[in-house]
Amino acid sequence: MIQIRQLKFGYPESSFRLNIPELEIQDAEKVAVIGPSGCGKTTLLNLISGILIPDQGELTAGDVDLRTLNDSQRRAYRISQIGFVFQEFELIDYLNVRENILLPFYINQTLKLDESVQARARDLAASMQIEQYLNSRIDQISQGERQRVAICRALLTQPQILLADEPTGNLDPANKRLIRDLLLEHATRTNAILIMVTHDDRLLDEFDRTIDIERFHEMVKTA
Ligand SMILES: Nc1ncnc2c1ncn2[C@@H]1O[C@H](COP(=O)(O)OP(=O)(O)OP(=O)(O)O)[C@@H](O)[C@H]1O
Repeated sequence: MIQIRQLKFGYPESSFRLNIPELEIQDAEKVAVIGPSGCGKTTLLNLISGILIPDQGELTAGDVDLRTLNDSQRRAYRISQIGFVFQEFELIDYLNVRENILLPFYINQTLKLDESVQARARDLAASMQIEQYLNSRIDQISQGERQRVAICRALLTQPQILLADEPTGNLDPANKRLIRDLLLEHATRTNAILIMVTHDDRLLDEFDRTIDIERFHEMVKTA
């Protein structure tokens, strides 16, 4: 479960403030996050993933109290617990599909790339119907297929918390639903929490709950 209480966060040199009195997300819950541009959706995901640190308040994920972690513990938490799918895919063009999926294991020395990980990458690619592209370059596959590569990468470490920041933003309607459904299916199968940001009301129906972040957002007048 993710628990947030009395959380306050602001960026230096910005009047934006996020102020969340209470928010709980249950284990295996599937949540859509909505709200107008600039209200703090990405900021919330970055707080939950430990990329940003709250100024005040409580933030726990399972039995991890994010306030108490030092930098290397926070990094270990991110690697072991979090899968992050970005809107812009964040794939590396000069690597092939397989290498992009395996990227977390290339850049984190704490992760050991062995045959079981290779097999998991192949299984994920098969479940996302991109197995035939494992040796293809990123610029040889479509937008929807690229997003599926990014999802495989996020799932490779078997995260208990899957965060997806407008993962369907650049896709056509059929691919939007496909990507949403693939995320939901994988989160269900692995009992993971899924938190997906979306601007598209037509994608909300399959989630357990929708959270509108606008109610937590304020702009503070500065002198
Ligand atoms: N690194 C930063 N430094 C200062 N201000 C920032 C930074 N990142 C975001 N902001 C500001 O914080 C506010 C919230 O940004 P955030 O990206 O969380 O919004 P969002 O709801 O995800 O927006 P969008 O739907 O456009 O992606 C915005 O006003 C933004 O300009």
